[in-house]
Amino acid sequence: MNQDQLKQLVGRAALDYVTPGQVLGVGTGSTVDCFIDALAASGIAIPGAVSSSERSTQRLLKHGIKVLDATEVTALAVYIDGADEIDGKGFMVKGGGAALTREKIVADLAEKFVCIADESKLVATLGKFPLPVEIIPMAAAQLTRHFAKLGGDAKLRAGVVTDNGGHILDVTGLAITDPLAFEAEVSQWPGVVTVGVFARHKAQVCLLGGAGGVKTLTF
Ligand SMILES: O=C[C@H](O)[C@H](O)[C@H](O)COP(=O)(O)O
Repeated sequence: MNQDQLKQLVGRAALDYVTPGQVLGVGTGSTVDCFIDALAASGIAIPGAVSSSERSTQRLLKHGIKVLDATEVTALAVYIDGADEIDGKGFMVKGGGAALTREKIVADLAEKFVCIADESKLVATLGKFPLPVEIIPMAAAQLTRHFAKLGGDAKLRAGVVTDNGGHILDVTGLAITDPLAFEAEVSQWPGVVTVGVFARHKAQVCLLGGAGGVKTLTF
């Protein structure tokens, strides 16, 4: 199976976590696109979804699935999203599609984060994938210096403006051995809107697609 087929496989597998009649949190990315398509084809009736990006909102609406504003719900039972990297504890790097800020907001509303990914995303230590950080543009140079002190090389993602009007730094050269401490530290730097390490909002479940089918990892 190629990577696209694996994404479709885990997208379909995630339907097991959708409860009819319950509002669902929906992430962003090519794997989530497969999930949204599978959800629409399944006929499972949900009252609506809270979306983490304009991209997912458009896809949900195209399928006739109602999109609710995050301010309209007090809690979500489940949030389904992809990842750029996930480790053996359910800690993730996210934001390759620049949607990390809204993703963390929706994940914060949810009791359970279900990550859907192909097996290429499973890593021993986070940091090989360039770490996305949404920032306020005027802080770019200073934040680049802060990352350099940690051994990171931060580059502004050219031509990208997020759904929130922010910019993205992609940071290479990091080995994130303590994701909780790293997230707490970087989140405090002035000008950081959201760091793409999801440690406080880690996955509780990962549906990992590989040659042998879908493996369910629980953390
Ligand atoms: O901003 C994008 C998100 O964090 C995605 O969940 C992540 O980049 C994974 O996307 P994909 O399923 O396309 O690999």
